Amino acid sequence: MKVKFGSAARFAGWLNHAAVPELPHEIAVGWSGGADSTALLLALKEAGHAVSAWHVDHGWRESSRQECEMLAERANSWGIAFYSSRLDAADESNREAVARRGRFDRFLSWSRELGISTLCLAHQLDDQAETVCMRLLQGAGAGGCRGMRRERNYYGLRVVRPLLHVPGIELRTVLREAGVEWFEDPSNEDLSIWRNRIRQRLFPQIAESGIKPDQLFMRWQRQAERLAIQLDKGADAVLNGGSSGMDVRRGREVILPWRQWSDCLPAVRARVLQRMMSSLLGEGVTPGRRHIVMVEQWTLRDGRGGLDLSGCRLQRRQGGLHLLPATSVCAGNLR
Ligand SMILES: Nc1ncnc2c1ncn2[C@@H]1O[C@H](COP(=O)(O)OP(=O)(O)OP(=O)(O)O)[C@@H](O)[C@H]1O
Repeated sequence: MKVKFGSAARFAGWLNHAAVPELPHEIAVGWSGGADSTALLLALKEAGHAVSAWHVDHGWRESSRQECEMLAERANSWGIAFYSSRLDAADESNREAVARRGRFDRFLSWSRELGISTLCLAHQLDDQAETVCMRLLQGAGAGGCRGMRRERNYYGLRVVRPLLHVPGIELRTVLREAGVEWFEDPSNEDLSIWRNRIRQRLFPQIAESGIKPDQLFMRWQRQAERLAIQLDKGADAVLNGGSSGMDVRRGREVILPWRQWSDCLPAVRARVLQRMMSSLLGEGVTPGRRHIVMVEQWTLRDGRGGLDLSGCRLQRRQGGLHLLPATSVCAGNLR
């Protein structure tokens, strides 16, 4: 299939946005075959990158093997290296999460085999607005309402989302103009999936009252981002307070002057707790909301008695707040 690159300027233009991080020459795209990742693949190709398309066939549809063969042909006709792998279909419960983990395992293996360190995913603005809306409804704070990050590190693999500022409709319009086809995933219509209900039910209802849902939630996202940056700065000031900052005795305990802890705003304190936990238990370990509330109440009681959280324990002694590992340390989110 030939691509009519009449709209090439718009393909590559998406990547010229100020928010898109610097990308290396050699790069991979997670290519589901859907509109968004097809548009991203072609945008990176058009911008002159040496692109590999990585496709994971989850075996969810009868036609998936055939679709995979078609994707291989398409990639070949565009001069794009194609790698695919089929995963065993997971059972229905928690299917999405299991599939995502399996997919990322494959991505990591390809990254190591091929020596490609950066992978791009095609989440776009509508996905981001839906994510922020879902996080708000789940009661997330500033951190959660920042939505998906442009960039993150997955066990050494740099994962970038260059299209977070582009509305999905624009991606599809440019693909149509360029004569490019894509596969429509029928599960996007499945209303038992919460995200689909948000997109197909809630957003149109919000729009009926004259409010554009994507603009609304992206405004929340920007506000949350600004707030999260301020809270991080506040936590930095508390934790790096010169000689009276956080004292990390790795694996044994983390200590902070009580005064510094009790004087800060509750929202900053939650950040401080998160950083202390990460220092003690490892990157990515974060307190759940339930624990944050418990810690706040304990602080208001002047830290009387110790406080057990999953995986660690808080104590107030000798003018300091001490965070110690509990006997059984559990990794991941402590909810
Ligand atoms: N089976 C897959 N193989 C490779 N990459 C994938 C696969 N599924 C999703 N991805 C990547 O993860 C991103 C987010 O996945 P998600 O399922 O939310 O996207 P999507 O709405 O299906 O996007 P697209 O229109 O590109 O299919 C995709 O845009 C794509 O970059």
